[in-house]
Amino acid sequence: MSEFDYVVVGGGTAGSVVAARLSEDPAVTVCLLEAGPSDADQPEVLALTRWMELLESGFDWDYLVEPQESGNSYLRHARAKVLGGCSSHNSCIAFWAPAEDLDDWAAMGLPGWSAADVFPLYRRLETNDGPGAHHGRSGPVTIRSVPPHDPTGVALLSACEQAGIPTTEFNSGATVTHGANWFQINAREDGTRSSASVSYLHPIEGTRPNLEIRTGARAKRLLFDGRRCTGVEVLAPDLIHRERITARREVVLSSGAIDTPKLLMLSGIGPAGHLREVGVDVLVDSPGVGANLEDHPEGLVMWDALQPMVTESTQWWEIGIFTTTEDGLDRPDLMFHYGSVPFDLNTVRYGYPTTDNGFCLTPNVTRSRSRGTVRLRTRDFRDKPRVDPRYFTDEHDLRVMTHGVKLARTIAEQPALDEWAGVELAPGRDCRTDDEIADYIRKTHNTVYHPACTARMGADGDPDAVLDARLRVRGVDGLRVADASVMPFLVTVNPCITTMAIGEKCADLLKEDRG
Ligand SMILES: Cc1cc2nc3c(=O)[nH]c(=O)nc-3n(C[C@H](O)[C@H](O)[C@H](O)COP(=O)(O)OP(=O)(O)OC[C@H]3O[C@@H](n4cnc5c(N)ncnc54)[C@H](O)[C@@H]3O)c2cc1C
Repeated sequence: MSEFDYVVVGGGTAGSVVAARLSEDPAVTVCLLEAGPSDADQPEVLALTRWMELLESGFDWDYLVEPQESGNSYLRHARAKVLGGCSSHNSCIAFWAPAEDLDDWAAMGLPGWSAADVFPLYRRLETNDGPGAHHGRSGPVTIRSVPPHDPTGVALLSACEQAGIPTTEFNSGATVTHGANWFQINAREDGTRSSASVSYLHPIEGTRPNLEIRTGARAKRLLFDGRRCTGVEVLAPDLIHRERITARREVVLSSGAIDTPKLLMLSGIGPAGHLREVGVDVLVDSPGVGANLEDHPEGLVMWDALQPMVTESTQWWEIGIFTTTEDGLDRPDLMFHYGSVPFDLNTVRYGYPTTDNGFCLTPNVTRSRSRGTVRLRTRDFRDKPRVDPRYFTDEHDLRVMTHGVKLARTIAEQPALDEWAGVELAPGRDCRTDDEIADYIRKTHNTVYHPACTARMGADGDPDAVLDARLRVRGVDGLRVADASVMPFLVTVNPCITTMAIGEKCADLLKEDRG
């Protein structure tokens, strides 16, 4: 069959949720198209401890960024090409977004997206072992608190206390502006990631005649009859022929913050000038498509360890630290991840020493002000898009990150880490002044891999609003977007659980509009 009520393009974090929830109604037919393979028989995908092996692997679309005027031109954006999308690749750090972020979304003219609207979606999707009546106890996604087994991590939290950063509960419902703790992760007790596919698709696969999951199905473009989206053109498994998959009701685009704007632009929806430049006929002039690319840039401070580091871990990045770099903020503007492993992906090329036995603190700018773009390289769907995050083009981001490098050193200098922190390998103690630190950051920074906002929702009259508050693509009928690209601005914390909540919301909206 190639005709369905709904066609979901991208079986990733949000797309898996949309397809699973829509197909709960046996009267509705759904086709989920995923370019990558199934994750079901892939141990390196399912075992959360192995997530770093997937970087630049065959499961990664692996987008090298465009040359950066102020940032790292060698940075590669990992984007998973496998069922479950980036939730099948990521480190499964699980956060509810701060209420302040969501309330700001709603205040931007987006009814239905306040904390009061979205928190119930978090509750619905999770089975959380954390304390509190606000948590869900029966949802598909297992979220659990990392056990405090890593002695370096225990020492780090003591060092944070000594540096004035208290141990504070995460996901308590209250925003942590200044505090540290073991993360919560979406993973099962046996170490299997509780990705969108594991949580939503595996339990129902083969049990719903009304749901067809097609892996290895790469969408080339969307199909339109006038301004009505009628389906998707897909590359056949022989990589030569085309197939048309028809949607009687709606198409939902869930290909992620890089491939969703790419597919919109290939289909004629995007900034008219750019589309003409690459020879795509313009269906809708929508300047916000591929604009407003937002991310969490990440720096690195790495130490040689004085004792052997752990050899077992849930996912090697088990602790988070939040703080503010100026007074009066209601959300943290600086976050750190603690890694019990070396992470020299971006430092070796500049000659910084590395180690097999070390640990890291990676400061990231949680409310980055630099904005980038995703643009078509050519009108051929095979060509990787131009991803230009324009990192550190706003001075704010460099100031916050510089503060982060210094604070990481302050934490490592506390007595609690005396028995762990050896030589600082990167940037190294002779990198001292703000200018030297800034130069190091610009050259070697990474990303927390959180690109978003490239097809963002916005109020009527907002020229960059690709979508309305019901996730409908403005200017056409029968087409919605559900993935990280819809965010009006990137949430302050790790966004995967929020992206799943966007999938839940989209399914609700489609059900409501079906009547
Ligand atoms: C290495 C890494 C670590 C991360 N760690 C964390 C973390 O610990 N915690 C956290 O909260 N967030 C983390 N993130 C971010 C988070 O995982 C993502 O923000 C989120 O999963 C994005 O979901 P999405 O639905 O927008 O896109 P995706 O999950 O990427 O889904 C898009 C899907 O569409 C498919 N697709 C793309 N193009 C096509 C096409 N043409 N045809 C058909 N299918 C297509 C892709 O293959 C993919 O499966 C991490 C991300 C990465 C890459």
